[in-house]
Amino acid sequence: MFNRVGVRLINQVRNASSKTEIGVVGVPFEKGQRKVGVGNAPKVMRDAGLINSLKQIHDKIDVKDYGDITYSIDHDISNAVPNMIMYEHMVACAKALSKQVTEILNDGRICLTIGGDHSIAVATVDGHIQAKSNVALLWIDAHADINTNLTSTSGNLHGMPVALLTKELSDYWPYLPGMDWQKPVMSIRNVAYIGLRSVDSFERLLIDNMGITAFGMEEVEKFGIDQCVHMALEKIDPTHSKSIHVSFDIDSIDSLEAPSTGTPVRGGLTLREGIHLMEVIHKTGRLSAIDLVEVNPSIGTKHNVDLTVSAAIHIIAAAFGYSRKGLRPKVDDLPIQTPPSST
Ligand SMILES: NC(=[NH2+])NCCC[C@H](N)C(=O)O
Ligand SMILES: [Mn+2]
Ligand SMILES: [Mn+2]
Repeated sequence: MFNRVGVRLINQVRNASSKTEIGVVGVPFEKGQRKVGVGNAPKVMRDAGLINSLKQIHDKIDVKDYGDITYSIDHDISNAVPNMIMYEHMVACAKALSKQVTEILNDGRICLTIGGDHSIAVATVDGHIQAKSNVALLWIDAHADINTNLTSTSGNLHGMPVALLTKELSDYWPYLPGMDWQKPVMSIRNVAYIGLRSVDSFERLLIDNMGITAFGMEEVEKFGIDQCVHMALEKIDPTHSKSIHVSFDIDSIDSLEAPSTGTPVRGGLTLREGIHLMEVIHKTGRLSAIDLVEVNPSIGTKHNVDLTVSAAIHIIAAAFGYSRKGLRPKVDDLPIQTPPSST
């Protein structure tokens, strides 16, 4: 039923892509900021076909959905730390999420975390470090999220995760009850920002004084997204040996293309730039974890939500090898019969 050309074609298809195992976890958490809705993003993203879009990328993708994070809070620590709203919720959710991320990575899978607001990245990065120790972090965001409870003007925890994670900032915090499990062991040298355009005054001071790697929209404009991603990776992973974590805040994308988010800022990355960035990271072969956060399906019209969710799915698919060049057929899709594997 198949000729020599057919056999060659089948073998090409079989060898086209390498095995990729993905573990998905949903985090319906929205207490790191004050707007309702962002906690529904895992459901909305799954309903929009996220898991299937991943499976469609190529034959050798295996997706396991670990479901959503649940947690129960310790009321004793509410209001324990000044200017950290709903602190006890973040603490409890983060503890459960960190464990889940470690488990997914130890299962040999790339961890895809669907938020929730950006405070959940404290847990995903912590869980990643538990499993792989040598981690480089790309923070794709309009915001720097490096406030402490003393510098934040909002008290919103989604503006604080980078400060909670990094050892250079650990002295700036008071004692954080319930967070003893989380060790701020990541060096700020292993963190790079892309997409910044709404940075608070103390955040700017820190970025400048500590020499934190940051490619804001000015740099994206000046060098182009391709150069920015390569320069960022060179800075945080010069030996090309680290386990890469991408924490992707959907508000990094321009609010015209991703409007349904809690703190939108005009003048951001285009969807094309977001996709390209992820394509570059995919090609490193060292991507271990992605967070996709801050999609809020309660903000804007249905059209706004559809735009935002589909932008998020495009970005995620690019990270797992979806190519705009077009994908080769899967073995099952070939118009010729598959030969027995012995031939
Ligand atoms: N993950 C986000 N969208 N963060 C927005 C943070 C906004 C502001 N810098 C704050 O600390 O409140
Ligand atoms: Mn943001
Ligand atoms: Mn953010």
